[in-house]
Amino acid sequence: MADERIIVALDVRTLAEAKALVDQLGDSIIFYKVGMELFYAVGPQIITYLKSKKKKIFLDLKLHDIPNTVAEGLISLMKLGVDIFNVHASGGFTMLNRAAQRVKEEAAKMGIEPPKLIAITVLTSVNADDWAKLGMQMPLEEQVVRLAKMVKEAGLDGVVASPKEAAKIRQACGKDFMIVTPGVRPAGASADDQSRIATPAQALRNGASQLVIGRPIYKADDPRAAAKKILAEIAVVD
Ligand SMILES: O=c1ccn([C@@H]2O[C@H](COP(=O)(O)O)[C@@H](O)[C@H]2O)c(=O)[nH]1
Repeated sequence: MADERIIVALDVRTLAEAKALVDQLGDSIIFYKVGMELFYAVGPQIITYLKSKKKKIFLDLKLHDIPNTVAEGLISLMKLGVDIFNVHASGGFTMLNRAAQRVKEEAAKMGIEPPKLIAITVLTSVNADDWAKLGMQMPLEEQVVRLAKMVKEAGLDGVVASPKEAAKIRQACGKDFMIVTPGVRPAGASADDQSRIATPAQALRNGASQLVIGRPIYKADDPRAAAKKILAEIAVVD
C-alpha cells in the first residue's frame, strides 16, 4: 500500500501536466496537493480527475479573510470532496473557531466525515530577515508553537509548519494533532525558495505526520525514481 505520509504538490498549470505526473507516479503516490497555481488555472476538474483515480486530495488554498467569508468558502470547497483543506492561522481565533464549527455542522448535515481542517502557522519560506521586517517581537519558532496551540484550541485538526518546528509542536499539541510539513528536501537538493527545511526522514523524526514535497519530485529528471527514493528513505521511520 502507498505511504500516505508523502503528499506530492501538483504545482503545474495545466490539467494535461497534472495528469501526466499522476500517471508517471502511478501507485507509488496516493496523496496529492492541489494549490493556487493549478486550481486557479483549471478549477474543480482537477479534483474530479484525482477522485476518479482514487487519489486523496489536500486542497491548499490557504483561506484568509473574515470569519463568515472563510467559513462559507470552506463549505463550497468541502462540497468538492477533498480530504484536507486549510486556512491561515493568522486570521485569528474567531475565524478559526467559526470555520471548524461550520465544517463539522455542514458535514453532519451531508452525512459525511468532515475533511481535515488545518491552518498555516508561518510559511516555510519565511526567514529570519523576513521575520524581523514583519516587526514580530517573538522568536519565529515560539510564534509557530503559539499559533499551533491556538489552532488546536479553536477545534481544527492540525497545522502546516516547517519540519524545524515539528518537535516543539508535537510536544505542545499531542500525538493526534496533524503536523503537515512542506519545506522538505532530500539531502543535497536545492532549497529553492524554502528557508526552514529538513530531509524527509528528519521531518518525520521531528514529529511531522505528513510531508508535502513538490519540486524535488516533479522537477526531477525521473519523478517516479525521485519519489521512490524518498519513500525508501522514510520506510525505516515509524
Ligand atoms: O508554509 C508553506 C505552506 C505551503 N507550502 C506549499 O508546499 C509546496 C512546497 O513545494 P516545494 O516545491 O516542495 O517547495 C508548495 O506547493 C507550497 O505552496 C509551502 O511550501 N510552505
